[in-house]
Amino acid sequence: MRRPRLVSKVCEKVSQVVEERARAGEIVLTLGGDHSLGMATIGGTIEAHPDLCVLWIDAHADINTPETTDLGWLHGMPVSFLLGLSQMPEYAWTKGRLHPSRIAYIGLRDIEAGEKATLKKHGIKAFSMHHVDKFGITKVVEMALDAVNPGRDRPIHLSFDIDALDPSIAPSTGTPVRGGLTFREGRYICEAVAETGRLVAMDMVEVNPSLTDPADPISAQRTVATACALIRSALGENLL
Ligand SMILES: NC(=[NH2+])NCCC[C@H](N)C(=O)O
Ligand SMILES: [Mn+2]
Repeated sequence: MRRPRLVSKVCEKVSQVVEERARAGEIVLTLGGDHSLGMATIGGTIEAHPDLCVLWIDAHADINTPETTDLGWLHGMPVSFLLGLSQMPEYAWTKGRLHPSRIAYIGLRDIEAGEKATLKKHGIKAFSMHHVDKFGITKVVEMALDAVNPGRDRPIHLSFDIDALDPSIAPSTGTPVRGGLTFREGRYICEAVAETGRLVAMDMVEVNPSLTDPADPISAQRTVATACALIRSALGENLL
């Protein structure tokens, strides 16, 4: 495991602040930073909104446990902590409150064998890029919401990893994977969530402007501009 104590300390603090702001009735926006933050933000939001559901938009499932991880990076594990599948003394503060039926993924295309088994075992709704190609983004978002929020009455936490998008649109990120969502598909997800009127929290993570491609000097700017557009859409900006 890489830097487990530091990540735990940061996440525990972030979690407390998110919980406080969510309890005050605010929409909580967290900018990251790596996706280990998801255990903090969702862990905090669910304390304030126990009937919370989560849309996790990502190229990766981030559901490794300390036992299944190859490289030990904690940004590949937050969902396992949220579901209570990972336990470590440093992470005793994570309460594992999220039920597997309350999270759905969109955008997956780089999943390890152990993660696949975990998704299957817990019956977690996951829409890969194959599903986006097959059904179109409109249908995929509808199916994801039908799974976790059938009455559209539950508060929604949108955890958006910028690497869900194709690296041509969002190159400045640590673990890019080709074959991702288009800009419009990413934005459509955010618009559809805004339309429900149930957004209570959003994460925009894995935006790393220090990863600039020397052959593409505005790659960082492009990534940041994309992230900002997604956030504006989720918060209700309309095209018309
Ligand atoms: N949030 C992310 N970018 N996660 C990437 C995870 C990559 C890989 N599956 C791992 O566990 O290390
Ligand atoms: Mn992620």
